[in-house]
Amino acid sequence: MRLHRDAEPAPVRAVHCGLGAFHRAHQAVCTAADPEWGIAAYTFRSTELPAELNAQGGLYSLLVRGEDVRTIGSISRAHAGAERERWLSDLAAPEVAVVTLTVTEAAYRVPREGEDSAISRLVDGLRARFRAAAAPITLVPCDNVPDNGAALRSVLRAAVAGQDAAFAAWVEAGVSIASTVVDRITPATTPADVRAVHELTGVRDAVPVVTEPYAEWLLAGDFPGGRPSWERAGARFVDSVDDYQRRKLWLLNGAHSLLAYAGLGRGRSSVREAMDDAVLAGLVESWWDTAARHLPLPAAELDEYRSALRRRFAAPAIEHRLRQIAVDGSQKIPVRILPVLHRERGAGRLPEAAVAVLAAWIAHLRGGDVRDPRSADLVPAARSGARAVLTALDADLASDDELIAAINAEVPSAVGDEP
Ligand SMILES: NC(=O)c1ccc[n+]([C@@H]2O[C@H](COP(=O)([O-])OP(=O)(O)OC[C@H]3O[C@@H](n4cnc5c(N)ncnc54)[C@H](O)[C@@H]3O)[C@@H](O)[C@H]2O)c1
Ligand SMILES: O=P(O)(O)OC[C@@H](O)[C@@H](O)[C@H](O)[C@H](O)CO
Repeated sequence: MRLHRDAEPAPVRAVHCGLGAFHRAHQAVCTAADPEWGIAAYTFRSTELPAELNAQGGLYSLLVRGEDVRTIGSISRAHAGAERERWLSDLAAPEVAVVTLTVTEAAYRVPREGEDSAISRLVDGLRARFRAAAAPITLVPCDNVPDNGAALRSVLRAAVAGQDAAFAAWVEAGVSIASTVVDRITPATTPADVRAVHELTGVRDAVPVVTEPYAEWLLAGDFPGGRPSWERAGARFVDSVDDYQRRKLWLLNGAHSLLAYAGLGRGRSSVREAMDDAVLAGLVESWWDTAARHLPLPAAELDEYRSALRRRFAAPAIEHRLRQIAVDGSQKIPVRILPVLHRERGAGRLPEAAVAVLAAWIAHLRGGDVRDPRSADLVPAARSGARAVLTALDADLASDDELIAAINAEVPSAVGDEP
């Protein structure tokens, strides 16, 4: 049996940029709680995923480990990034009021002249909207970027600077940008996941998604053109996401990056496997003690968050590959690890877990198979040592002799056979 729709999909009133596993486990699930809103979802690179999804009427199976398999129907149609005219007309459509994005941390930068990137496409789409109805719209970045709303505003502002002044003024005043904290561990789908969904449901879904029961979505911002009732599915609207963003990026994502680099160096391949390694689990606890000192949240709330993370990281049914998390370290380490390290050095401390993750990352950069937009400068820098790597990221830390010596002293022990 294949998935197919019996009724018309919801009218498209939201657009998504960066259709991947996470969007389908998170924002698309919340949108499904409001049947008035359908999504036109665009991938950037893959042409297969939209074709597979459209062959299923946009439907897909969401396997929530330990709970059940649901069919999610909020994606009314899916498109490859190459469908430029469609993208422009969707962005220009006055009934479209929301654009969500999951385009990875690396995408939040100003495009070079003539470059085709997530931001250049967004600018093209907004220009089409400006020329059409100029109806209000809200952009909702859902990437693991600190203050993702301000980050998107800043790259957008720089990308339209020097263009038609009326358009730039409309982007500033007529385009709202929300800030969000997003959380739901969603690894890339594997062939085993496809088989598991088939065995559980009898349905042949070529593109299911597997995720955990936990989900969090905090949003701050204005929606002048309206929005789906995401709160029906548990989203929370708050005045500011700042403290929660730091809590999530430092405790969850920081620990993930630690486990990824130190874990690969110790021959582990998934988060669960790495958490079974007492040395790595000890480093994670040490990292959490360190980062928690700089989070202005009640101790009981942080303890509860840490307990939940221990459970989530150790969940046997979620196979989160360390290699997937290790991608793009140059975009992740500066937001997950370095802000805490700065504060610790300011207090005169040298936190062992931060030193360990930086040493392990340097070993990883030396080890080959590095996927990172800055690999051309970081791989040679890693061969020179910690100072060269930190110089590329953070001049203050690069001039900290005690820190540099500590990291360099750790690097050899972090090198191992990565699986
Ligand atoms: N997977 C998770 O557990 C999770 C949880 C919270 C937040 N996120 C955020 O969502 C992002 C995507 O995660 P995913 O699991 O869906 O990944 P994915 O690989 O399944 O999908 C990523 C999507 O973004 C596009 N993309 C990748 N690099 C891009 C670039 N440089 N510019 C524009 N588009 C690009 C891809 O074409 C694809 O459509 C993450 O980078 C992270 O910021 C993921
Ligand atoms: O998705 P990335 O590449 O930004 O980071 C990898 C993981 O740390 C991340 O996906 C977490 O699982 C997620 O942020 C949990 O909500």
